[in-house]
Amino acid sequence: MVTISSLFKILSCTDHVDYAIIVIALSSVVWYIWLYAKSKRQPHPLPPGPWGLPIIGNLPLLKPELHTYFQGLAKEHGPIFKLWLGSKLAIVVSSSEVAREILRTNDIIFANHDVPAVALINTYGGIDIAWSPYGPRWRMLRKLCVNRILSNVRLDSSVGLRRGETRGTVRYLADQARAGSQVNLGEQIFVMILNVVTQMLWGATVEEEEREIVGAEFLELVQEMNDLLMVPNISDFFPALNRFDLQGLAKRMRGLAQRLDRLFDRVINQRLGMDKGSEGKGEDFLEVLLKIKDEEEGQTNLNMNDVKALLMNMVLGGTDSSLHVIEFAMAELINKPDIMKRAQQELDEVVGKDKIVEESHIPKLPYILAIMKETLRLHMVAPLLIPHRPSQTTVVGGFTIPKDSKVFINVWAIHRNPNVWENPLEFDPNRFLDKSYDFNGNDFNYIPFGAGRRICVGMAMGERIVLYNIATLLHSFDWQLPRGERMEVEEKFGIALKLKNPLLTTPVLRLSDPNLYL
Ligand code: HEM
Repeated sequence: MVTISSLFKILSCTDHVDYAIIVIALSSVVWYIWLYAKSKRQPHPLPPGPWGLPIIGNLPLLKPELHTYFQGLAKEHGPIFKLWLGSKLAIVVSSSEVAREILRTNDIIFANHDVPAVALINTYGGIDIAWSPYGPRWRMLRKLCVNRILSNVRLDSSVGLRRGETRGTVRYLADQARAGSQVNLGEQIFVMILNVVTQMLWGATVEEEEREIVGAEFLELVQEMNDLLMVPNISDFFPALNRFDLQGLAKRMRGLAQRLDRLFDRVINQRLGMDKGSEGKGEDFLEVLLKIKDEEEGQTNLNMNDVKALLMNMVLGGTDSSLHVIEFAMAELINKPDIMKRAQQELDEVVGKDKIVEESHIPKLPYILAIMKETLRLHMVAPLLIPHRPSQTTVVGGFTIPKDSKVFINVWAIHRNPNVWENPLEFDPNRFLDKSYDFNGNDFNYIPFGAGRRICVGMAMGERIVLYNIATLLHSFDWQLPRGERMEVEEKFGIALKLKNPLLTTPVLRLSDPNLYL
């Protein structure tokens, strides 16, 4: 919880803090009265919400698990309510109807993301897709990604890069199975997905021996950056104080960003120094991006920082999201052996126990797809999406949403609405066999990849990675907990929603031929 004392401790690093606090307190009281009077004059008031304190607003009461905290507040204040996070107004939306008004009816107005202060530092000033403001440049970057990098044709051509990494993990797990050893499945999935994603990014560039070193360094940097992004930052609550960097977060992020930049340079220089192509390994994303940069400099105006910022999006977007979906799915299935059996039955019928799963099998596996959809319903990866930011003051649900407020859409709560989902807390893939929900953001009761202009750009890649890896893990092994044990599938809020407890389990080989594990 963000405590009042910790906030004042931060403020007290300056001299004359007592006077400053009195001045700020008085001005904020005047400001509140002014806001209140102004909102009364407007035909559409601000949304309701809990009372906050002067200056810090509702900050002291925030709980770390924001999605459940917001769900609780929605029961009291309705499907659209407000909170003051310091001087920043936050609007929280918890119904599919209001989400629709924002992401469909007023899509263009809400098409900006609200950028945290430190996120600008590790993305070369926010020039990537996720943080670029809506406009021609953002459109160009999205088009480039959708048509040239994450298109189905491109994803088809990198099947080999993905397959090799997944097979490597199967080999390791098979060794553990033969030894009867327990594994931390979450850790294995993490390494597997990170390798799969970095393979696609620069797998045909970085030599085998160096890949492990680059991977380890990369992993450390990405984790530290994610941790830093989760620290409540006074610069976000009081943008006017941003330049003082009172908690030193910007400084720490700059250090990490410089290290990451050097790592990118190392990989890019290796690619530029290669006189031949990728020698049959398939084109990696880096190669494609550098080609686009050189061939179409006039049209796209991409420079080297743009290339690095896009790589950054792919790594952060590609790893964290996919790996948590796979981990939650496996945790749910290990707790529900009947569902696991049914999935394995489908795999045995379509693939057979004498072959290994290929990506080409995926369209013939509707039950595995239903497992992915149900996992994304119950354990939404980005429970509040990436907060949006309206470019002009707008009326939504009868309330005024001021320009530049921070809009959280609590999709996690929408996905558990008992008026739409029968037994919403139950993990039941069957509900997706009966109803044809897709990922495209057309039905606002189910929007795991978001909706509207800012819908996830990596949806096709995420779908492939998740389905192929869940199918492989279920087809190659039986998974169980020690007799009589059950694990609670609990969530931990973060950049992405994570499984709270480690998933410790012992794999058991299930294919007919030991050579299928080589
Ligand atoms: C199962 C996997 C994934 C899930 C559940 C997921 C989910 C999401 C969600 C909910 C958003 C926010 C939408 C919004 O703010 O309205 C998003 C945005 C984004 N995702 Fe994903 N994602 C996944 C995989 C990926 C992959 C594989 C990549 C990249 C290769 C990626 C890159 C991005 C980017 C760049 C954005 C920002 C888009 C923009 O601002 O225009 N994601 N994703």
